[in-house]
Amino acid sequence: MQIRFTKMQGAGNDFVVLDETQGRLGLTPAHYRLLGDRHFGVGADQILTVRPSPGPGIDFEYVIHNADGGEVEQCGNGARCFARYVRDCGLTDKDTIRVQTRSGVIAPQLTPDGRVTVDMGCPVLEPARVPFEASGLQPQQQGQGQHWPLELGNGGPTVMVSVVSMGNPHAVQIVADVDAAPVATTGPLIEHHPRFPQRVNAGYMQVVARDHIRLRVYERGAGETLACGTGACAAVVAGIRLGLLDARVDVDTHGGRLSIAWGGQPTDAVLMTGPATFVFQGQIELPDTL
Ligand SMILES: N[C@@H](CCC[C@H](N)C(=O)O)C(=O)O
Repeated sequence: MQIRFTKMQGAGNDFVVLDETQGRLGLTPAHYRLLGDRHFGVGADQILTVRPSPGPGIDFEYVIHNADGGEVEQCGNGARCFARYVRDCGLTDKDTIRVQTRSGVIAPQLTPDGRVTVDMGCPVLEPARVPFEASGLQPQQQGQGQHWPLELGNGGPTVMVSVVSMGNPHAVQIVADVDAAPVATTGPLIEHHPRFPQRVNAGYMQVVARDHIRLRVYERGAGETLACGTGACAAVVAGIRLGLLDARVDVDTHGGRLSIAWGGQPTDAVLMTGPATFVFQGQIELPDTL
């Protein structure tokens, strides 16, 4: 089958965007893996699918697959690209849209400077709901926040992580120098750690100032990406809870800057602002069954 796609990126986190507003393409996890493959497919960290409104008060459904083919609950950089896509392709004329994801409704808004601000909803802080299996562990309390000791096994180090869900699970650790952080070696161990039953995205945050962090994320199902929007939200939430950050923080990633704002209460929504850019469009021949 021939399918049309659009390639987009947000702070270097790159996406294949598919339009299913006129009908389902009938893709399997293996198709999504092939689309995400940088050698045999188009290449992307995630594949985003636009579907029609699933119900009243909602403009679209937003479906997210990681490059490994697995469907996930949330993708922040993707949400900005999704909003730019539906607006610039003429699927809506609204500046603020309401989008159903697997983990709830989010509200991206196109801003006059060309960036997109997304109301990402409230963070989930209870370990069991991240989900993180904390039984038998003693957390280190700092401010309102907690660092949990995570043994990486096989003689590996024990790292201290804060756990936060932004609809998808994150484990954030503080490092002195993000460029020197052992992301490639410890990232996969944290992603697959048995205390995270749904696996986890592993964030490495360097606090530069109370309004500025540097961040790398080893993403569940995709490996290290140039930026992770939900990872930036989770890191800022963790940093504010630990008393290290103010309510507005610039997050520098290897792919660009994101700005995150959070009021500090569990009932406050996290706002994320950043770029969303078209790269190219094309079509690809996929095997009918895969
Ligand atoms: N790149 C994303 C997150 C995509 C999903 C993540 N890998 C997961 O499995 O939860 C973002 O910008 O938030």
